[in-house]
This record gives sequence, C-alpha cells and structure tokens, in this order.
Amino acid sequence: MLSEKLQLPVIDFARYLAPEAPGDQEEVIAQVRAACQEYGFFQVKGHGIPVGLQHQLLKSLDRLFSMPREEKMKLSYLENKCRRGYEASGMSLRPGDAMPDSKEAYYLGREDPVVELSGFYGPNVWPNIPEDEFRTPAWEYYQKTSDLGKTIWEILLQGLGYPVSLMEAFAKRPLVQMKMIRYPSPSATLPGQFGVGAHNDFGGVTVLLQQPGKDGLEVWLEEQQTWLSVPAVEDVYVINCGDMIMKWSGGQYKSVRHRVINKSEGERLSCATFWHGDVFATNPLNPNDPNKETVGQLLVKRFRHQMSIHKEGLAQVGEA
Ligand SMILES: O=C(O)CCC(=O)C(=O)O
Ligand SMILES: [Fe+2]
Repeated sequence: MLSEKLQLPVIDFARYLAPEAPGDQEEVIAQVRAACQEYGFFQVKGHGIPVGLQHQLLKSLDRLFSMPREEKMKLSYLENKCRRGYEASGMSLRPGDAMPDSKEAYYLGREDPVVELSGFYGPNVWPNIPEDEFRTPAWEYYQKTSDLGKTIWEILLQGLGYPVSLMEAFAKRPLVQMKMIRYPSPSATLPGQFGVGAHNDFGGVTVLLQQPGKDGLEVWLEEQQTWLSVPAVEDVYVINCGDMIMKWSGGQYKSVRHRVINKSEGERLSCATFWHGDVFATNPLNPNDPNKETVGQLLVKRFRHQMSIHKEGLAQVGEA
C-alpha cells in the first residue's frame, strides 16, 4: 500500500542555521512550506540541539515520573494558577472520546517571577529532586527547544513572503509551554484506550522529541484516509503546526489530527514544546489580516474551561 511507503519529509536545518552555499536557506524555507502545506508535519535533523542534552532530558523525565504517586500529586497542575506541574493518568478526556488518555504529564513554561494576566505568565513548579537531575537539564532543554520553535516560526513567515523582522513584536514575551509525557506500557493500558486521543494542537509550532525506538505517534492522512506512524528516530525531531497557524495562514499551512498509541513494550517518554507567541500579538502570517484577534484571546477561547482564569484576567487579555 502507498501509505506504508510514505514518510514525513526529513529536513536538514543545518542548511538554514549555518548555510554554506547561496540558496541554502531558501531551500529549507521551501521544503518547510511544502511539508506544512501537504502534511502539517515534518521531521528535522541538523537542528542544533545536542543529542547528549536530549538524553539528559529523557533521564530527568524518568526521574520525575518515578517519584511516588503521592509526591507527584502534591505538584498537581490543577492547584497551580499557571497550570504548571503534574497531570495524573486519566485526567484528559476530549469531547467524543470513549476513555481518558493513559498518559501522565508535567508542564513547564516561561519562568516569570510573579503571576500575571491570571496565569499566562508566572513561575514554574519544581519537584523536590536534586537540581542537576531535573531542573538544570529540563531548563536548558526548554530554552533550546524554545529557540528552535522560534526559528521555525521565522521560516514559516518567510515561506509566505514575510520578513523575519515581524518576529520582534510576535516574540516579545512568547508563551512557550513544555509538556513532558510518560505513557504506560501497552499491557498497562485498557483496551481501546489511547496514550493521547486524536486531537489537533491548539496553537503555534510544536517541537516534539519521541524517546528513540519508542514508536507511538500517528498522523492522519486525509487523502489516504489512514493513520501514518511516525518512527521515533534518535536525534530527529517531529514538528507540526497547530490550529492558530492554520487559521492565521488562511489554511496554507495545515494543522493535522494526530494521536499516540504506545506500541513498544515498556513505558514510552516524549516531550513537546509548544511555541505560541506573545499574549498580545496579532497574526504575523498575514499582517494585513482585518481580524486583530491575539494569541491570548485565541488561547482563552480554546482553554477557557481548563484554565483558572477569572474575569479580571479575561479583561486584561481583551476577552471580557
Ligand atoms: O507524545 C507524542 O508523541 C505526541 C504528544 C502530542 O501530540 C501532544 O501532547 O500534543
Ligand atoms: Fe499533539
């Protein structure tokens, strides 16, 4: 079957980050544009994130999720204004899903000293683990993937003919959320239960690290009406566009449905960094867009019920 031979394009970012020949960067921009138009997803090598840091990050996830359940529950994201911290297995259920996700997760975001805008900005929650075993590698990794997310936004802008300078306003105080995830082994998963049920990512660019050798991510191919499995390859990132990008690019860049089924024996780790943009920024993918909806307003619309936003916070982002 055609779908069995299909694979998402693998794009070498070294040619964008450290071009050696004229036209190198333009080539990468064209490859990313084509992939986002066709699949809404692509893979990246030559991204500049050291493989040693990826290993350290996965080790820190292991360390975190191995904590006793009671200790993890003390860090619950539901108790936190900025929704940082721990989400237990069975907490995410999308409308129409038969069963909640089997995954457990831990959320980090920007490290701002005080809670602002009802929780859009604020400090992280750090587990009681020696710093060099969690906080230091996790934070370094957060920053590196955040840089990569920003680079991808720059490339997406240029793909539609816009200058990189638009990023100045868009990246003023960008909302960047990191979601560390552990999936139970297939034998500990209920029949019909997904690691993560089918969904579209909400916002901007997603930078995903899958634990090498632990396949699980599947992407919906509308034309073939089938799910495409994306192999978990060492040092290769999976990138995709969220709904905000699809909306703002007038549908030129796709946001595509995906899900996770842990296929390998044993647990599976992954880590996704979601790069959205400044709370007050408007559409950079069409600066003439008459719709002046902001990143913050779109986020509130989608997550109003999951966030701890009160009236005052809604007014502050212009969503009274
Ligand atoms: O764990 C994965 O491979 C993907 C997770 C995902 O799609 C998400 O958290 O939005
Ligand atoms: Fe996703």
